Amino acid sequence: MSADSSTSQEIPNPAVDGSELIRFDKVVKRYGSNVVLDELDFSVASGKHVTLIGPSGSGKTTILRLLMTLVRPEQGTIKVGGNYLTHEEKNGKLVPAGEKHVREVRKNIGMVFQQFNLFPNMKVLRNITEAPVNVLGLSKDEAEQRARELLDLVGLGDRCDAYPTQLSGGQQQRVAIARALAMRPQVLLLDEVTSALDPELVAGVLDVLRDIAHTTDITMLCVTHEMNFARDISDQVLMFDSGRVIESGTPEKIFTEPEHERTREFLSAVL
Ligand SMILES: Nc1ncnc2c1ncn2[C@@H]1O[C@H](COP(=O)(O)OP(=O)(O)OP(=O)(O)O)[C@@H](O)[C@H]1O
Repeated sequence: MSADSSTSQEIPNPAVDGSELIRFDKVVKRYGSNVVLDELDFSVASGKHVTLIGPSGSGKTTILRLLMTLVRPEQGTIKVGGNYLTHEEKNGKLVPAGEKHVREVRKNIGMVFQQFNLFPNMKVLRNITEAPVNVLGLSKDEAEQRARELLDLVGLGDRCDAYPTQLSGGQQQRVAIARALAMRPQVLLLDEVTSALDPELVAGVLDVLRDIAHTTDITMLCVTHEMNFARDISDQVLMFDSGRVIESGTPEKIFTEPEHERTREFLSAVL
């Protein structure tokens, strides 16, 4: 660990104990000798929309991948909804979490990826109903009703019977958003969800997400290079650099009065 690892803990973070949905405690993630996250502490309060910004390679996506348990940390703990994701308690001791425990905690988390990741051989409706039926045990009728409501929400109520390849990238990403929401997760993770889209399709996807952010109480943790979108939807923006939160605050504060030199440099390069 670097000698000044305590600095990340001094960053004020509005998430308060009791209402926090996500908590990282001293999380270390390394790839070989590359220390991507260095004793990272951060939390996200229930119902808030938090955006991670920062230079390429600073570890933003790694945080989302840890939450999806696509990768595991070398040290530290992660909690979601008060339950350990990384560990489970057995006989009063914390031990590394087993698959069954991880699956249970992860039900609370939905993710939308850069590359949509829809099932190409399934029609749109089935893409959305598959997990609610198989994982949550919903009946086919219940799952289809939920899927149709969500397709209406993302403006694709008339495309239930299309295959993903018959849709534009923007439409596919809106299906992916509906699919994530169909699991009724407590938190929605958004990983640069517009970066694979043609420019003219970006606005439609961001409008849907703005709508969801403003009309639902879902917690959102978002990695984006779309600074206007971050400004619009975020309650809190976290500026990342080298796996640390170096500055956090409201979008107004971060975008108009950044305190940290690295934040100013980053924003002047991207705005
Ligand atoms: N599977 C992997 N194997 C090895 N190194 C990896 C792997 N995934 C990520 N990394 C490294 O971890 C670091 C952080 O990557 P991450 O994708 O989290 O950054 P990021 O801030 O999201 O960047 P970007 O904005 O470019 O997406 C980078 O140095 C990256 O090369």
